[in-house]
Amino acid sequence: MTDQYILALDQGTTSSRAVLFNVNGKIVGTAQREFGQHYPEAGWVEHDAMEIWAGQRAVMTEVLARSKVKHEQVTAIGITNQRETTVIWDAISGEPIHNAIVWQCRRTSKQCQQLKQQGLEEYIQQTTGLVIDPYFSATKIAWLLEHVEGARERAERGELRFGTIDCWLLWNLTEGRVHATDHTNAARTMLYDIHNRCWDVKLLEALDIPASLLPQVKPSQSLFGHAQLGPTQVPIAGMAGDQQAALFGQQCIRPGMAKNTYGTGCFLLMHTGTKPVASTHGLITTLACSDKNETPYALEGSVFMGGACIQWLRDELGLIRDASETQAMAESVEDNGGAYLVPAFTGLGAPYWDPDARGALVGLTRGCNRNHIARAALEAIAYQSHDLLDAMQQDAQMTLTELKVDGGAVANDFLMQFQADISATPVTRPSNNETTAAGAAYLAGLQVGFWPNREALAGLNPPQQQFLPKMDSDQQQQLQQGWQQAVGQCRHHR
Ligand SMILES: Nc1ncnc2c1ncn2[C@@H]1O[C@H](COP(=O)(O)OP(=O)(O)O)[C@@H](O)[C@H]1O
Ligand SMILES: O=P(O)(O)OC[C@H](O)CO
Repeated sequence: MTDQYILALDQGTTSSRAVLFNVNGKIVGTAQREFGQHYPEAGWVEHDAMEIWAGQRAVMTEVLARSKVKHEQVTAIGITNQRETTVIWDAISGEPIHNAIVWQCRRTSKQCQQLKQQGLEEYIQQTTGLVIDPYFSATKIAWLLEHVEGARERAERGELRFGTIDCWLLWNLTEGRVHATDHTNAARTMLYDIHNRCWDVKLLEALDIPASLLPQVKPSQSLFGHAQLGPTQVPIAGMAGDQQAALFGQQCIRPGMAKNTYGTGCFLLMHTGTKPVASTHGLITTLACSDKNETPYALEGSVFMGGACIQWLRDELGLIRDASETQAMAESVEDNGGAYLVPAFTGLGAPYWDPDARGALVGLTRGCNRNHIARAALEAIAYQSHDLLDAMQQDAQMTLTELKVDGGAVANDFLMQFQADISATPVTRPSNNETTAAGAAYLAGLQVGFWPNREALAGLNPPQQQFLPKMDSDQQQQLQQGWQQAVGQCRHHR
């Protein structure tokens, strides 16, 4: 196995990447390409699905060439993807009927309102584990069928196919045009019954979506098809949405294990075992990576403005030139000086769900300077993550013994230490931050026997550093109170 590799295709919101892993779980090559973001109207976000496919194919070729790895040295491919983003295409020509509607797109708020008026809120939560929101694929599909000329008739004649990005890539990678997705991606459509593991007929009827559009749903770790790499047929043996792939890549495979990804936003997921946990604190219930024996559940919460707070300091306030400067700035002051930033720029998500809240910087005194503001921005990322962690621990009725972390902003030691302090939980940063790609690689590698079993994965990505809580509980409570007060000041503004 020493000269064999697993190729992970990581198709994210802003770029397509290809990452090669060896049997020791080490990365031997990466290639990355950004693609266009389209904003046809305020609050609308689209991607060109053809550009995504072309970019993904290009990075796949590039990583092999750069690493001098031959096609036949690729044992298997794993795919991981931005979730919920919706593509509909023609089953014969493979042409998308419209740009992909991206998970961030808010165009279907009205359709969501209608679903609520139809009294479907509770049913949707119980069946799909989700809250009604434009974030998920269902209303995006309905929008495309309603607004693209001829789409409804073509869908009813069985001529169209729907897929999230994993499914779209799989279709294009396989000669036989395999139309399939995995449990984790299906769970994000708001059409999938996560308990009985089937598409939900009542929801398809409520949204007028023909079942012929939908892909077959398989375990995340399974044989999906074969990709033609040069003369070689390579098995595509794992697929999962990126946040669940990161959960798996972080080896959170037992109940109570959790990871938080600190990117533009933050995504916190906790494995809750084979019994679903319904949230009473505004979190969602979703499926974690599955295999033929087990389909585990996870609780999930997301923070809209994570690393984006730091981009705001850079791009809107002009306070910094580079995100990495914030660490020294935050460390240069003794405390936050009473300042709290609540980055409710687009409202507040879980556990508050207040779309009308607006951002605020509160508690300023004459002594506050740019360092206090940078510190308040970093602390805000941790407070928001803590709110989710707190909700999760209450929902799951368990106390976390460790939070595993990944994503671009975990480079910031101040943020990591503050997270450990404010959440009174050890925070573990792995040596390899590419946990999403690793998750997809692990799924594919396990399926084809590249790694014999999950135990063999245990030492592949050891911790690089652990941040232990050091703050005393009085200070922790005082700071949390300050944050809660600041949040209260931001609610319900129009
Ligand atoms: N040293 C740092 N300190 C704080 N934030 C950082 C640092 N480095 C990167 N970031 C933030 O992390 C985000 C990028 O992380 P990444 O995982 O690449 O995000 P995404 O996958 O969402 O594009 C940016 O929002 C950036 O502001
Ligand atoms: O592509 P990312 O890393 O921004 O992740 C996006 C999420 O999957 C959306 O649910």
